[in-house]
Amino acid sequence: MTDPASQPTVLFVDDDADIQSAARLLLTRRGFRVLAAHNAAEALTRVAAAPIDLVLLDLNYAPGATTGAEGLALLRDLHALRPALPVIVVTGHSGVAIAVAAMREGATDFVMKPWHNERLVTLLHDTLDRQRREARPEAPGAETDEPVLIAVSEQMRAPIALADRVAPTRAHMLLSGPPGSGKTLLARRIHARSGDAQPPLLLDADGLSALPPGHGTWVLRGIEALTSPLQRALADRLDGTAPPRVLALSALGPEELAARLPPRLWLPIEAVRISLPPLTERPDDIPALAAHFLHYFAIRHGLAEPALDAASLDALRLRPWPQNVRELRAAMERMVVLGDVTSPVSTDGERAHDNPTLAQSEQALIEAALRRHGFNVSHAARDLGLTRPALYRRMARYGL
Ligand SMILES: Nc1ncnc2c1ncn2[C@@H]1O[C@H](COP(=O)(O)OP(=O)(O)OP(=O)(O)O)[C@@H](O)[C@H]1O
Repeated sequence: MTDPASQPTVLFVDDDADIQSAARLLLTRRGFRVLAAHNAAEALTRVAAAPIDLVLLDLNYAPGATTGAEGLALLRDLHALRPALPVIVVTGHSGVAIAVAAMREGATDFVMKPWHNERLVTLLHDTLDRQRREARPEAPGAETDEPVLIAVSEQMRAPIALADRVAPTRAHMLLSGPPGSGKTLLARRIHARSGDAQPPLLLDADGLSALPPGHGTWVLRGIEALTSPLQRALADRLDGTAPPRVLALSALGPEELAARLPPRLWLPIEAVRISLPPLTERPDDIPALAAHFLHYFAIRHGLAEPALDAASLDALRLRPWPQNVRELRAAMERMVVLGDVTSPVSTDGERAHDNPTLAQSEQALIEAALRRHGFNVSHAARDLGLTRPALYRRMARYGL
């Protein structure tokens, strides 16, 4: 039997369930651990969450897509996240031109569909062997520098594409959007793609009493809260030699912000404006973000990953999310930790379980533990740190 620790892990990215299972069948039989992703967001989540040795990426994974553009964009994102990760692209009808474009973008190799089983397995082994021989230690933090940013909707993809385009320059940027919409995360991504090896300085304008020295990248949160003397000092710095690169973040709209800052500061900072919409204006992102956070927190807390059914997803889409992605993230963590019974999802779109009582939390934990252990009371009791009689008493109290 193959030792699971030595099994290479392959992530197969394809939206076609039949091709997924054909690949899984072949590769698991040949000693690989196979993980599946059906879209770009899922692929990035998996690469961020678990050690993966190689990605097999179908360039036409988006339903109906034939240009391969989606797949090429994902290839770039995967490499930004894990520069040394080998990616073998799979092409079908889109053919050789797309495969060549992918190789130019840094793909390790390509295979054509329908693939020849033996040749595919040999290619995977050869690629992994070469990877092992050539493996150079990555720069410290290289794998974690770029945060995972999940964006499926056009409303998010357009601003991110603009941010990516300007990232390698030294241009200042204004990132606006409501609280928790992802401004800080996007600033980190911009910095990770800037080529600047120094970590960015994270500054909260609120409470800042002096400008720091240096001319690296400053992520300046809540720029509207800068005192007047600091606004002037920053304008001077931006006018001087070797200025810092400022990524200014604000929850205010551009007009409101323009009214609060002197033109000497406002004009250089708003050269590139990027605006992130509230979560309610991009409901298509909600299922992808929810899946991402459930997967992430399940791994982080060592708990089972709850599944979201269609009704729960509909309810998530209808919630008002005043704190945007930050609130969705917290809701999904609660769902993983407390079990889906206390899911914040309620059909009326209210925040029914935002503050569960202690009894509700205890009941939820007990239910989750029982479910996790297939309703084996002894195992659930051990998991909960309770004696069997103590667990039975509680089950009776909660009518379980
Ligand atoms: N598109 C996304 N994909 C994955 N995680 C996200 C995304 N957007 C936001 N998050 C997560 O949501 C949380 C809030 O995001 P972030 O701190 O970037 O928001 P912000 O707009 O800077 O908020 P604030 O203005 O309140 O400081 C963070 O944990 C971040 O990692």
